[in-house]
Amino acid sequence: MSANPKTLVLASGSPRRAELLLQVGVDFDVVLPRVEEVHREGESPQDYVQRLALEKARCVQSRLADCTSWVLAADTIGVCANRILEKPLDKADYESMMRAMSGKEHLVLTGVALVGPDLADVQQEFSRAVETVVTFRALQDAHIDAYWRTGEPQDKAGGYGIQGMGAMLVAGIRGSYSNVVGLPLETVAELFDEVGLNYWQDPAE
Ligand SMILES: Cc1cn([C@H]2C[C@H](O)[C@@H](COP(=O)(O)OP(=O)(O)OP(=O)(O)O)O2)c(=O)[nH]c1=O
Repeated sequence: MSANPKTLVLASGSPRRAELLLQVGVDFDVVLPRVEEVHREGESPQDYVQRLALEKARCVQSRLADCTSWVLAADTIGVCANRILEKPLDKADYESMMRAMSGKEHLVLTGVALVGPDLADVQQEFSRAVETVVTFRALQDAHIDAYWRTGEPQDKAGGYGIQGMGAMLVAGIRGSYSNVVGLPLETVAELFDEVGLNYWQDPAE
């Protein structure tokens, strides 16, 4: 099976996830998931991102007319000193996340899910949680303020984008870079292999 528009759907409104898939030459259609993103009490961060990724993929799969498609979805959060960092609610929330991460390590966790059409006897749901350790430089208040004004932090988990100006906040990372941006390509390749999706396109096609 080839990952052409008929067989892969990206259940995500994140332009970063689409760009990462395009980078590796995978064709896909986009359908936006409608899922409430609420952390449950006692749920581990790993379980949380995996559950959300699965819910996003299932939500889109259930709305597809084409029953041969696989649906890929993801969810990304930061975790710093046991605190879950999502998209900042406002500037004060952003500043408090930046102060918590300044000069320290935090985790970026992405849950990835690949959900196939409902077929009896065949496992059609695959998911993983992938962790990257990111270390931030010691941040000055003036830099925290200036970065907010770029408009980049507002729609990103943890309030920064490592692929943009947010790179200037980072001292180093251990693990997958694409995981921080929102879609761990190493794991996506593994999942595609598991379900037999061919991501090598014939240039003539
Ligand atoms: C940490 C980090 C996050 N992000 C982004 C990736 C995700 O788009 C976003 C986390 O929010 P998500 O809720 O995972 O995704 P989303 O709402 O943007 O899109 P969808 O649910 O439709 O798939 O943060 C970056 O772009 N760069 C970074 O360095």
